[in-house]
Formats: sequence, structure tokens, C-alpha cells
Amino acid sequence: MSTPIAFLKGHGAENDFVIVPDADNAIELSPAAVAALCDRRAGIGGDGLLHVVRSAAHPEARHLADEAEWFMDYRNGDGSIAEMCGNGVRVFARYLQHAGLVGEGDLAVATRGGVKRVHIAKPTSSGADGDITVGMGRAVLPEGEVTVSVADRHWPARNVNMGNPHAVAFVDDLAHAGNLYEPPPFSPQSAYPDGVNVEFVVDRGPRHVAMRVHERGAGETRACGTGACAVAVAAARRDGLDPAETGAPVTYTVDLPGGRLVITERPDGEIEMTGPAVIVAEGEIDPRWLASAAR
Ligand SMILES: N[C@@H](CCC[C@H](N)C(=O)O)C(=O)O
Repeated sequence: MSTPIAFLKGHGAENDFVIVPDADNAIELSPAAVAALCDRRAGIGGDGLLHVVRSAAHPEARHLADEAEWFMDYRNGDGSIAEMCGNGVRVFARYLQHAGLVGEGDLAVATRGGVKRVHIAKPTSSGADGDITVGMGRAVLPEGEVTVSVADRHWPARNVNMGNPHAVAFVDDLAHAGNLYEPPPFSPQSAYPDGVNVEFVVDRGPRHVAMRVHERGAGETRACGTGACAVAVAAARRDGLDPAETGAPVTYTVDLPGGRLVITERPDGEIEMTGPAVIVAEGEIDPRWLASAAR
């Protein structure tokens, strides 16, 4: 392809994404092309990439086209594919609003993790963008624990699946997680054949925690939406709170290096995540650069 490719850059709590609008699914984004675009020095830079495609035009989403017009074809920054990205869905919805494709209020977004219901709030009284809430579905908590290690420290971690896999470890100090450039080792090795996102969590107050994360396929990121949901559920169970048993929703505030997310688990198990989403720039990708960078 020799015509320039439009892109935007956006973030949700500083979990940042290259956004490539491609309604008809005409742009081939190989893993190498995604990694080149997400490269922070030689490319645009991002934790991941949001390929914006009409559901009807994508073989993985065609069956969802009646429910959700748009499909979030999400890729990690290393080019790998993930089932779900919570911050990505909010930024994806903000892009649709920014492009005039949807307005405030409710919409549905197709993802590899199913159709997600999204609510775009009205701007605040000062004119700032309103937060965006995503229905993230239910958490699955498989039996068994893993051990996560950093240097000579070891912690038990809770398995939580939010469509994608998470291991949640409660620690005394977030600095003990180290630099998180590389995936923290875990055992048994067989626990996550496809890799895992690892969250380190400390308490900040009642139903209020702070976390750092190593994301599969991206390294340490400033926020992870599915990770914050996994952390909220693991913290609630640790604190003896299960909305399915009490009939009352449970809300946790989760502070991340890049911002704050608010997570509510309802008695039916459905989890809602609320937080910011910002579009910061738009431009054109030189197709000749992309073709050579992706080689
Ligand atoms: N940043 C995301 C999660 C993206 C996918 C993850 N790295 C994986 O491979 O599962 C979020 O906000 O949820």
C-alpha cells in the first residue's frame, strides 16, 4: 500500500495505544508491523494497538455484527494477540466518539472476549471529557495458586481470568516488584502455557488498593484495566466479600501509576470498570517506512 495510513494516539490512565482506523479491514497489520508501530523509539510508541474495524468486515467478529457495529482488534505492543484489553475498550469508544461515529451514552463494542457494553458519560461541568464505563463480564477464579518471584522474594498469587489470564500477588511494598521489564518468574511453569499478566498489590485503605503490573506482551505498563478488575476481585475475596453471597455490590478503588480506576462487582458477578480515556494526537503513517520497519 502506498497511500498514508491514518493513526491516532490515545491512552486510558496512561495505558497508551496506537489507534488505526480501518473500517473495511483493508490494512494488513502483521505482528512485525504492530511491534514497529508500538516501538517507543523507532515507531509511534504504545503498550498496544487498537485496530478499529467494522465487525461485519472482520472474520473473527462477523458473527457479532448484529450486536456491535465495531470490533476492537486489539494487539499487544510486541505484536501478539490478546483476548481483551479493558483500557483499550475505553480508548476505542473515545475514538469512535472523537470521530463522530457514536455520541455520548451507551454503545456495544465487539472484542475477542465477546461484546462489551460501554457508557460514555457527558463532559464534566468544566468541559473535560466524561469518564467511560465498560461492562467487563465476570471474573473466573480457577482453583490453585501459583508462586510469583522477584529476586529472592516469593509470593502466592491468585489466578483470576478476566477473559485474559492474571496472577495477583499481595505484597508489602510495590517497590519489591523490581523493574518489571521482564515477566516475573512463576511456578509451576505449567500454570500459564500462554503467558500471564502479573499484578502486585498493596492496601491503601478500606476497599482501596494500589498496584503495579507486568503485562504479557508489553512489559510494565502504567495501567491495566483487566488487571485492575482481577485485583479488585482478588482483594474482595481476600477481604471476605462476595457480592453473590451478600447480594450487595462491592466497589474497590484501584490506584495505578498512570491513574485511578473504579471497579464494581455486582451480585450477578458482572464487573464494571470506570476511568478516563483520552485522544492526544492524530497523524499519518508513512507506508514505505512501515513496510521496511515490519520486515
Ligand atoms: N492493558 C490491557 C490488557 C492488554 C492485554 C494483556 N497484555 C494480555 O496479553 O492479556 C487492559 O487494560 O486490560
